[in-house]
Amino acid sequence: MQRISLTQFLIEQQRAGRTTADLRLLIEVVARAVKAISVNVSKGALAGVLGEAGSDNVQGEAQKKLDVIANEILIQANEWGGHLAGMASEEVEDVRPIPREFPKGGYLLLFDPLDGSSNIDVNISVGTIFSVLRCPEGCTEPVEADFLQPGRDQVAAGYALYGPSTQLILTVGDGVHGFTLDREMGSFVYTHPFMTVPVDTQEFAINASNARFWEAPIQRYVSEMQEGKTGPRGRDFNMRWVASMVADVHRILTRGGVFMYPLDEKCRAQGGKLRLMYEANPMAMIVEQAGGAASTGRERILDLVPTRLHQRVPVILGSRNEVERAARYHTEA
Ligand SMILES: O=P(O)(O)OC[C@H]1O[C@](O)(COP(=O)(O)O)[C@@H](O)[C@@H]1O
Ligand SMILES: [Mg+2]
Ligand SMILES: [Mg+2]
Repeated sequence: MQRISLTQFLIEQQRAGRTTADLRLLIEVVARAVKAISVNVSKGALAGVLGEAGSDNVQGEAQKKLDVIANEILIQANEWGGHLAGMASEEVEDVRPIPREFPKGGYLLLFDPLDGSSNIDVNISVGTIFSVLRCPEGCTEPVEADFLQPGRDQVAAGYALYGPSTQLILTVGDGVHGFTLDREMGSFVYTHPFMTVPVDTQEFAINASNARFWEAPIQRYVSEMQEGKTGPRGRDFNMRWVASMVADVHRILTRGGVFMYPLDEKCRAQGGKLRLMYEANPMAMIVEQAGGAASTGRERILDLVPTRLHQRVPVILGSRNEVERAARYHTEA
């Protein structure tokens, strides 16, 4: 069987006019950084990377050592590459323009360096999520406003899943493609062409410990699924919750499902739990490109016009018919 590498895949995309040379090289740099993060994640206690870093991030959350390590790896790998004007990270308060001494490019890179931090110390899958935007005209020293573009303007989005195998999932706006890291060869191999999310599903993902804080439409939607065969849906549903968005979304890309972190009374004041620019937008682009849907319950995620870099939003994404049903319950309420 002929093995196609990520590099070959990206060259093909460039030849077909779906990426620029700069975007191709940018993605290759991200993939190299992801390999380095994967090495650190997989060494775990042997490399002393588990546990707390002893600091808080901009979100006021305690940082794990791996949050800090993954953030540093992504920043260092990308800042001298010449393809970017600036970066923004979930772990860093302000945007980070490319330093003067390095060449600059026309893209902006945003990332959640380590997603699912609460799973690091218990050896459960974690990930990295990234999003690429064009730097607006004339933006050489980007400021926050340059990053505040709706998700529909992303030119690429992807995530890495550090699970039993390390996978890189990518879209440049022409479907969703999956690559598996061959650890011996050190390269990503094209293993999952055109991943799709089935329109219907029998599986949902939500942190049910928040049930008492949910709004009425989500209470209705989830309890109808829990009622199973004898309820209004007339069939049984299964439930899964990894608490690493990357792992939960990857399951949905693989076999369908609906993932929800809705607005609730606990997170209402901050607008939601998940971050728009680093989590919701890239995952929404991937899921839509795979034939699924992504909504806040009230509107399409990719149409939201961001107001803040670290903005949080409610997220309902996955199999299209289920996301539409959950959104309809919001409208009816
Ligand atoms: O612990 P909870 O409330 O179930 O939240 C889990 C969610 O929080 C997140 O861990 C947030 O990601 P970070 O680890 O990047 O902060 C998501 O990956 C996940 O879906
Ligand atoms: Mg995250
Ligand atoms: Mg994170």
